[in-house]
Amino acid sequence: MDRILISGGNRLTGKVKISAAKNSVLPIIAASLLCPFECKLEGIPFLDDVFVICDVLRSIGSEISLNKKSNKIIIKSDNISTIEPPYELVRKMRASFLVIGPLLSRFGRCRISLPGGCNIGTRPIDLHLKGFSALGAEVRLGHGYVEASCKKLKGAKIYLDFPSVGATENIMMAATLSQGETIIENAAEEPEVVDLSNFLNSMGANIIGAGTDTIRIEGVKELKGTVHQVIPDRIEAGTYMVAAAITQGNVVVENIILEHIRPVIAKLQEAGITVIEEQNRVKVIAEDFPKSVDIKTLPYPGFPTDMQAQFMALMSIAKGTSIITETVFENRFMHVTELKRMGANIKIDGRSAVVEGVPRLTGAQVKATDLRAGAALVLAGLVADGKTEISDIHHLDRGYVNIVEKLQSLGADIQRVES
Ligand SMILES: CC(=O)N[C@H]1[C@@H](OP(=O)(O)OP(=O)(O)OC[C@H]2O[C@@H](n3ccc(=O)[nH]c3=O)[C@H](O)[C@@H]2O)O[C@H](CO)[C@@H](O)[C@@H]1O
Ligand SMILES: C=C(OP(=O)(O)O)C(=O)O
Repeated sequence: MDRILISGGNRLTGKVKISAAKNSVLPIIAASLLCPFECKLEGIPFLDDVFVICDVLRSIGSEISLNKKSNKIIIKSDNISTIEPPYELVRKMRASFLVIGPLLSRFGRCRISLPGGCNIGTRPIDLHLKGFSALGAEVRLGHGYVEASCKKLKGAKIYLDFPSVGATENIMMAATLSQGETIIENAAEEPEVVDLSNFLNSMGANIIGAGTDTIRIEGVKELKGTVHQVIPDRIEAGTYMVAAAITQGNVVVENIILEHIRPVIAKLQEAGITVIEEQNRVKVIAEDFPKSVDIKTLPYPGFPTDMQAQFMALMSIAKGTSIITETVFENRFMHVTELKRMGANIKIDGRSAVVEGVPRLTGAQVKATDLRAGAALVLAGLVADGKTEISDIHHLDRGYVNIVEKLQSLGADIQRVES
């Protein structure tokens, strides 16, 4: 298992270019199953999760070519041989469950293993299934599988009890080839939902309202192939912004959509960090320790849960006490124990963590328990005294393109060692 070694203390300076969004590219690759024609995706981040979703599609008959030099993927699904992706692949990644909407919509059937929970929460899929049932599908659960089938999906009004990103995306994809109009109320408003809607519309779907809490989908008979450029990853961007802040650095974060990172910019500014906005980049300059700020994670446009762990690393060296409240996932504080091993002073009180800033963190052997927990430990390691060794870094490979090389280019003393 590979590890990351960091010698903390270097001030980060320079420029870093953000890759395309993992959480956009995964549903978009799944959505390409909605038509038998070629879909070309540009600016693809070649991450482990992307390889997994490609393997899921290949396992049911899609042809996929990846061009790592030009960051492009071409997908053609004209020869789907089964509507049952294998358990061994699906269980590797929760986002695999996003193929059910497109397969149900195009072929009238899909059988897929239940995704199960993960380190950050139980993550049920009841809202996805309620949506499919409302569209007229018969949904059966048994032996660890979900099987959904229908003659033809019919448009319906669907109210989501919580604005789930995955449920909004799965239902939106299922509704594109249905009969009549579907309205999703209390829909997720995340930028990745908008990117998916843009992709589907460029295939010939008729979707309006993505990015608001009400999405209307008028079903169409068929979809065509398309070319699409995936949006930049706002969470990767936020992570490098915190890297600049935590090391009292001066970093230009390039290839971003400012609108998508407003909550992160606002909280950094509140913490006393200078953030200079330019057209598609931000300059983050920190000359002192941050001030403590309180954080509450919320669905977009609130503060993203996927940035909570990284902000906790920043707050662990802040001046004062910060209260970080996680409202989206019920178990997303696994990084606390590891940050405490590095000298952070954090207490968990229900859904909140009380973080009392300390003047310095100390390098230690720690373990990445999930993707963003891993990112938080890298950030803590960048500022800690001495050496930090992070194990279980396969989590980081799910979501950060070349994180070690990008941080090295900013002056960090970081390396990946194979063992
Ligand atoms: C691949 C991807 O895009 N992942 C993102 C997506 O995950 P994902 O789509 O899984 O997250 P959801 O928005 O669905 O989950 C949010 C909350 O809703 C609950 N819920 C969800 C569905 C359901 O049927 N029932 C239910 O109760 C979940 O348990 C969780 O507590 O959005 C999350 C919230 O912004 C992010 O942290 C993830 O990075
Ligand atoms: C939780 C995340 O991803 P996933 O939903 O794929 O587990 C994440 O990107 O932080």
